[in-house]
Order: sequence, then structure tokens, then C-alpha cells
Amino acid sequence: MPIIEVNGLVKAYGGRPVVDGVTFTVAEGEIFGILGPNGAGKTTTVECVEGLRSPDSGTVRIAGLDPVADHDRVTHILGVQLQQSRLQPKITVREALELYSAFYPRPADWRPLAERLGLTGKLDTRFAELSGGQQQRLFIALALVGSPRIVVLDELTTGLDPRARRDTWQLIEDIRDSGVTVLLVTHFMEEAQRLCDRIAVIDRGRITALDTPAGLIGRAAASTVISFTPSRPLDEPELAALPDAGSVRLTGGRVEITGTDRTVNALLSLLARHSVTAGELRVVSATLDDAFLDLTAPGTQATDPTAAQEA
Ligand SMILES: Nc1ncnc2c1ncn2[C@@H]1O[C@H](COP(=O)(O)OP(=O)(O)OP(=O)(O)O)[C@@H](O)[C@H]1O
Repeated sequence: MPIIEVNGLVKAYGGRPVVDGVTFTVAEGEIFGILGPNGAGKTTTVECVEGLRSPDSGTVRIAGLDPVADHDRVTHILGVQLQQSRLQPKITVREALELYSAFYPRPADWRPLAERLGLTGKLDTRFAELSGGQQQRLFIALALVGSPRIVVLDELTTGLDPRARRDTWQLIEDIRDSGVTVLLVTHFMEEAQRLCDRIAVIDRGRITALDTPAGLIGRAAASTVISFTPSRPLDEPELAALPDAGSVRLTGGRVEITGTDRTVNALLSLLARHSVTAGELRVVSATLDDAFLDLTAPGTQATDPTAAQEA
């Protein structure tokens, strides 16, 4: 049974729907990512999941509970990463961790959490005197201090340096391994690709794709780009006829073909047949970045977002 169920969620501001019929489920123990351009409706969606906003229509269920009507019970199972400025500037890191622990029936020991997030040396520092990255680490610790079954992380690693970002990813993987479900809103493709089991791409209030990271990458218009300098000219129609070949470009003696693994293999056979060698051969696979740009391009319609949706 899914631990998060969002069904036909609609939320409008000033009569304009910013979330427009969003449906997805998250299985217990999954890391589920939400990606989308600025203003796509990601935060509004997760705020409805958290019970901070009431849907105009549609339903949200957290472990079978309504996050608005059953708010108190839901806050005990759902840990939320605060947005900036929701902490008193004068509160110290220790006070914040102790205060938030006191809100929960079964809090985690905050000391190892603080240690893990590199906050041990900052326990007596006031919130306002922390750097942006340290504030972010404190928000992550506060989201986890209640030993939640589900944690919602909105822009988890924004403002963190590369090492802190990687340490945080490891922490999130460890948390997932302990059975916690993670709902993650992110703008970092590398983060989504590394952490998420499945990703919903939201654009203009609608889900345009819902799949595993590998599945999304496979949907990129060009999943592989092959480029090389042939030892003698090749016939362009013959290249264009390779299986799965997309565009073929010949510029300055260099050939660039978009396609798939099948195209690469067929090209290698073609080169061997013609006794042509390929100088400076490069084969670059599409990334989640490419898929994201394709799936959120202006004019893109929501096609079959639920393909491969089930966990
Ligand atoms: N309280 C509000 N009143 C009116 N409009 C709002 C309110 N909150 C959000 N919006 C609008 O709703 C749209 C979706 O906002 P939302 O914060 O959900 O997007 P997002 O995908 O999280 O964006 P970002 O990546 O920039 O954080 C935006 O156009 C935003 O201006």
C-alpha cells in the first residue's frame, strides 16, 4: 500500500490553477523526486502533502490520513524541511534541536544527527549567525529529529558546498535504508539521478512524465550522441539509415549522429565494412538534464506521464 497518495490535486491562486490535476503515489521506503522549472507548482504540491495548504479539489492521503483534517497525527509521521526564515534569529542550534525533539513522541537522539551534518562545533551559535549552508544543514537535522516515517525535503542541498552536498546524499540514502520514505523536490539533476527511485516531472501544474531516472533519460530526444572524424568521407544517407539514428551532421570533416546504443553498434559495423577508422571517437549518453529539457520544453504536452509509474 502506498504511504503517500495524491489524486487529482488542484490548487489555484486568484482563480489560476498552479497545480492542475496532479496524481502520484509513493511506496513506503521509496525516494520519490519532484522536478520541474521555477513556478511549476512543486512547492504548492508538497505543501498540500504536508497539510499546510488545503486542496481546491482532489485528495491527499498520508498513511491513509488526511493531512489537513488529521494534521496533528500527520505531523508525527511526516518530517518537513523548513523554508528559510521560519526560525527565530536568536535561537541557538542546540536550542532548536532540543525544542524540535520535544515536539515528537519518539525523537531521534539529535547529537549524532548534528555530528553527521557537521553542526557539532556550532551548537551554541545563534541561527542568524550561521552561514547559509549551515542553516540548511540545521533545517535537514530538524526535519529528521522526530524520527519521521516520511521526510519531505524541498531543495535539500541548495547552498551546500560540494562535499556537504555529497555527505547529505549519503545521509539521505542511509535514512532510506532504515525504511524512511523520502519526498524530494530538487533542481539538481545529479542529485535526482543519484538518489531517486522514481521522479515526477511537473510543468505548468501538470505531471509531464513519471518514471525512473533511467526511464526518463531513455525518453530524451537523443539518448546518445556519437561524434568522430572519419579517415575518409562517408555517405550521409547511409549514416541516416542506421537503426534509431536521429539527426546526422557533417561539419568540418567531423560527423555527429544522435541515436541509441543500437546506432553505435551499427555504426561500428559500417565503419569496419568500409575500412574507415574513426578519429577522436566520442560517445556521450544523455543525462537527466537532457531529459528534463526535453520534457519541460515550451510547447511540450503531457503525453503519457504514468507510463512505468507503478513502483
Ligand atoms: N501564496 C500564493 N499566492 C499566490 N500565488 C502563489 C502563492 N504561492 C505560489 N504561488 C504561485 O504559484 C505558482 C507555483 O508556485 P510554486 O512555489 O509551487 O512553484 P515551484 O515549482 O515550487 O517553483 P520554484 O522552483 O521556483 O520554487 C507560481 O507561479 C507562484 O507564483
